[in-house]
Amino acid sequence: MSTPTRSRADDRRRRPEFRGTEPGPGPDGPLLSVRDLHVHFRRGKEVLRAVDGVSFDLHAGRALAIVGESGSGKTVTARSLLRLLPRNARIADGQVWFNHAAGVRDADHADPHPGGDRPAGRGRRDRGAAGPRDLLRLGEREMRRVRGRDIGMVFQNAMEAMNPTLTLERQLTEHLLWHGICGKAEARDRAVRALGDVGIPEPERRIRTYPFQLSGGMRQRAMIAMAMLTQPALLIADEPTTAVDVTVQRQILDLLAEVKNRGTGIVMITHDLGVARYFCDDVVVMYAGRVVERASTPELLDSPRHPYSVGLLGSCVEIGDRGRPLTPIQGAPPDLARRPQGCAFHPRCAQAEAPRCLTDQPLLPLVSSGSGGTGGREAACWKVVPDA
Ligand SMILES: Nc1ncnc2c1ncn2[C@@H]1O[C@H](COP(=O)(O)OP(=O)(O)OP(=O)(O)O)[C@@H](O)[C@H]1O
Repeated sequence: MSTPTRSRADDRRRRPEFRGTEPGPGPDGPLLSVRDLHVHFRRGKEVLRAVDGVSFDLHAGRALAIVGESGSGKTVTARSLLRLLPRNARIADGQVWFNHAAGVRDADHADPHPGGDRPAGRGRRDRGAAGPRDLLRLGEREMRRVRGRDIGMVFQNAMEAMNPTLTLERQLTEHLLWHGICGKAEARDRAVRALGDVGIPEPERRIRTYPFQLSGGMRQRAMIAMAMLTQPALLIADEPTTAVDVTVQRQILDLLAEVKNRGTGIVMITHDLGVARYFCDDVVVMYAGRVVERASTPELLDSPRHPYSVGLLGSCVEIGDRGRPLTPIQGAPPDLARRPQGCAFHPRCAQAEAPRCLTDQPLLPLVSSGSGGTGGREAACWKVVPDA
């Protein structure tokens, strides 16, 4: 099928409107507001639009799941928030407002090191003083401070995130020292406490081990301990439980739930809808680099509105689904360098109707006022009729 050319002006006209809260300053605004994010990869002469106008909000103390088939742009979206992208990627447009004030809890305002064992200049007090900051426009030096200090990261495979040649003690204490959280004298004690907090037995002994000497589950815990050392306001977790067995998965989710209850906002990338149901408050469904539906978790998982969300739920197993037939979504996602005109899902959608679904990109209108933290329920489909 030939691909119609699109002008930049066309793109702008068709961009979905997002009805989230404005990223205003102060503790009541969202902790994170992603607006109209576009990320492109170069493939020879082609441009692959991996993320194509993504917007969402996250409030402190809530968890947002980003779900979708493989290649839908979940990881690229998450990594863009921290500007940790491959060299051939380019953030073409958008804003990522990080409102650290919204994530600062009372305890954070107290200096935890009154004895003075704390290097000047890089501690908590200099964080986020100016209200929301657009992370895409911070200088690289400032961004390095935000990464790992104000925003923690947990990945699918701890071996990727940890240095295999350094003991946990070296990695954890250096993390604290680099971010100026405390001085040398206190760093080891904090690191041991952090390992104990995530349920690693005998932390005094384990801290002397290398990552490869730990089991997969223990390594994931150690990575969470490292991410939480600085009490970040936001945690980005990319498939944190995919590489571990079901029992450890549950333990890790419970651990992350404690982190959330302490006020940290969590963006969780997952293709496991059971994980989203168990852990997350709100869900964003991505298809071909765009958000197609956004709602609170129970609304989305119990009564999806977008035909793609319906298909995704029908093709995944969740605990308790014994006996339910699985219905895979017909066809395959599009090549992101040759996105079909109209709704990108239309070639796979049984409800698609000419001409509109085939020619016009659907917006993301509010379909019901919903109970989610995302400002109501939205679905980008011409066939979804908004609630009266
Ligand atoms: N380094 C890269 N070079 C070119 N294209 C890339 C690169 N990394 C990702 N992409 C493309 O960007 C798109 C989105 O990828 P992404 O990894 O975000 O998908 P995902 O939804 O996280 O998938 P998965 O669940 O498999 O991790 C895919 O089409 C992928 O091919």
